[in-house]
Amino acid sequence: MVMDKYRGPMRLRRGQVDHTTHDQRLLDSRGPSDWVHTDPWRVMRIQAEFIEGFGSLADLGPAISVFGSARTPSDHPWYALGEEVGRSLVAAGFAVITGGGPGAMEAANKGASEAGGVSVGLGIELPFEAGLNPWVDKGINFRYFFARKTMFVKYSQGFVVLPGGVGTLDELFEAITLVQTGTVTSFPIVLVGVDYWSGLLDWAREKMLGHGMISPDDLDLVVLTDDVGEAVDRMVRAREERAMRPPERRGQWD
Ligand SMILES: C/C(=C\CNc1ncnc2c1ncn2[C@@H]1O[C@H](COP(=O)(O)O)[C@@H](O)[C@H]1O)CO
Repeated sequence: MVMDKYRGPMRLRRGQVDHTTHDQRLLDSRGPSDWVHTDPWRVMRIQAEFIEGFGSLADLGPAISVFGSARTPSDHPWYALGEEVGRSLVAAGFAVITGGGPGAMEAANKGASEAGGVSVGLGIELPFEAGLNPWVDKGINFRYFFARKTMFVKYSQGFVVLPGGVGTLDELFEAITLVQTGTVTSFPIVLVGVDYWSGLLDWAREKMLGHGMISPDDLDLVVLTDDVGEAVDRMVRAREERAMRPPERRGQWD
C-alpha cells in the first residue's frame, strides 16, 4: 500500500515520506536540526521580516529615503552634503530613512537626528560586522536585501541619492524601474551631485536612448542637482500632488 502524507500543501509518497510530525520536530531538540536551514523554513523568516518591517514602519508618516556610499569619510564634503539633506528633509516635515550604515547614510541620519526629526535606519546583515550607525534613532535590521528594499519604497515618498557605488546604483535603478513601469507614482528621484552623476546620465542619453532601450521621457525620471533646496522642493511638491488624490489612491501599494 502506498502511504500518502500531507505537509501543508505538499503531498509526500514513498521515499519522500518522513515519519515525524511538526510537533515532534518542534519539541524534540535531540533530533537533527538541519531542517531549520531549509528553504520552506526560510520562507517563514522572510515572512517574519516583512511583518516586522510593516509593523514597525506603518506609523512613520511622510518619509524620504536617502542613499549614498557606505564609504564617504566624515570629513568629506559629501558627508556635509548628506547632513544638509537630512536636516532639510526634516525641516520640510519628512522622516529620513537610510540603509543605517556608515558614510553618506550616517551623514543623513545625523542631519535628521540633530534637527529633531525621525531618523530611521534599515540595516542589513552583512558577512562582516557592520551594525547601525549611532545616528539611527529607529532601526530595524534585515537579513534579506529584497525585504529591506521593499521597505524603502513602501515607506518613502521619494528618493534622494548622494554619490555612491554599486549598492547605491542598485537602489537607484530599482526605483527608476518602479517609476518607469508605473508601479509607483508621484515618486521623485533626485540625484545630488552634478559632477558625480552627470557621466551616468550622459551615458544613458547616448547609449540607452541612442539604441532605443529607453524612451526620451525616461530621461526625465530622475532630476540632477547640486542644490539640496531643489531636491527637497521636489519631495514637497510630490507630497502635495499625492495629497490632492482621492484617499484610496494615496498609498503606494495595496
Ligand atoms: C562598506 C562598509 C559597510 C557597509 N555597510 C552597509 N550598511 C548598510 N547598508 C549598506 C552598507 N553597504 C551598502 N549598503 C547599502 O547600499 C548603499 C551603499 O552602497 P555603496 O556601494 O557604498 O554605494 C546604501 O544606500 C545602503 O542601503 C564598511 O565601511
